[in-house]
Amino acid sequence: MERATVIVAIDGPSGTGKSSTSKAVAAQLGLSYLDTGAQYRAITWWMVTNGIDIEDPSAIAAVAGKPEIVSGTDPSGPTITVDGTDVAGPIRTQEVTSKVSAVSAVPEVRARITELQRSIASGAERGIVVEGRDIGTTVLPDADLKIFLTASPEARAARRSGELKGSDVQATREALLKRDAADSSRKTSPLAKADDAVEVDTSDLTLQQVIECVVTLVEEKRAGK
Ligand SMILES: Nc1ncnc2c1ncn2[C@@H]1O[C@H](COP(=O)(O)OP(=O)(O)OP(=O)(O)O)[C@@H](O)[C@H]1O
Ligand SMILES: Nc1ccn([C@@H]2O[C@H](COP(=O)(O)O)[C@@H](O)[C@H]2O)c(=O)n1
Repeated sequence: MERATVIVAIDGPSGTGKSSTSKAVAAQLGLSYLDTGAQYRAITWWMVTNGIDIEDPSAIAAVAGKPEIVSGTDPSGPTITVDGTDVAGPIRTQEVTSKVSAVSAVPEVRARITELQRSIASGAERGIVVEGRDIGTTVLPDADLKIFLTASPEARAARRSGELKGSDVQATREALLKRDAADSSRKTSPLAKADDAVEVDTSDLTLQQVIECVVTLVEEKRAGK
């Protein structure tokens, strides 16, 4: 018998296709979708906007509870607001991207955002696809299905450079690897593959192939296979 709700955790380094895959899988299967990177970017945007010293973890920790972050989970139009302001654009700036790893490493920030993520996941009536870095290991360790997406640095840099028109592929590659290193080496809840996650190397797969692979894995899980 098919299960009523399904919780899917998709983790992996930057540019492996987590957001594109998760959104499409959720839309196809009628599930909610949560971009947890957007939440860390949103709190980073708030810190920058309010003049908090990003180099000072205790200053970040002291105000981690202040901003109210709200995530809309419709995969056809995910939203993110901070204290009622739409920050979907501002959280994608180079400044936020370069600072987000420092902010997301602060334990008080992670505790706050993890609580929010769990509450959103538990309220998703038909189930949810949650993507990030520590979803399978920490946020939702009992997820029905855990996927860990990987891809070579070259494939990831080429994808990102395609998005950021005119950007240098080598510089993009270095920036991706720097962020991965920071996210993998932090003490609290680092980027890691859960022991029971299915690893999918997307380097030589089209986005459509990755989506089909994940949809099949979810359907098998739902069917109790
Ligand atoms: N299998 C694929 N083949 C080719 N391009 C892809 C593939 N998967 C994703 N892409 C493209 O790569 C870019 C990065 O994908 P996406 O934003 O989904 O990655 P991500 O893992 O969520 O990255 P980040 O963690 O940095 O947010 C997008 O332009 C997307 O369209
Ligand atoms: N579960 C997560 C998700 C993200 N982060 C941090 O946010 C940064 C931005 O993530 P994107 O997916 O939007 O690129 C990422 O580099 C991490 O620092 C996290 O810590 N945990």
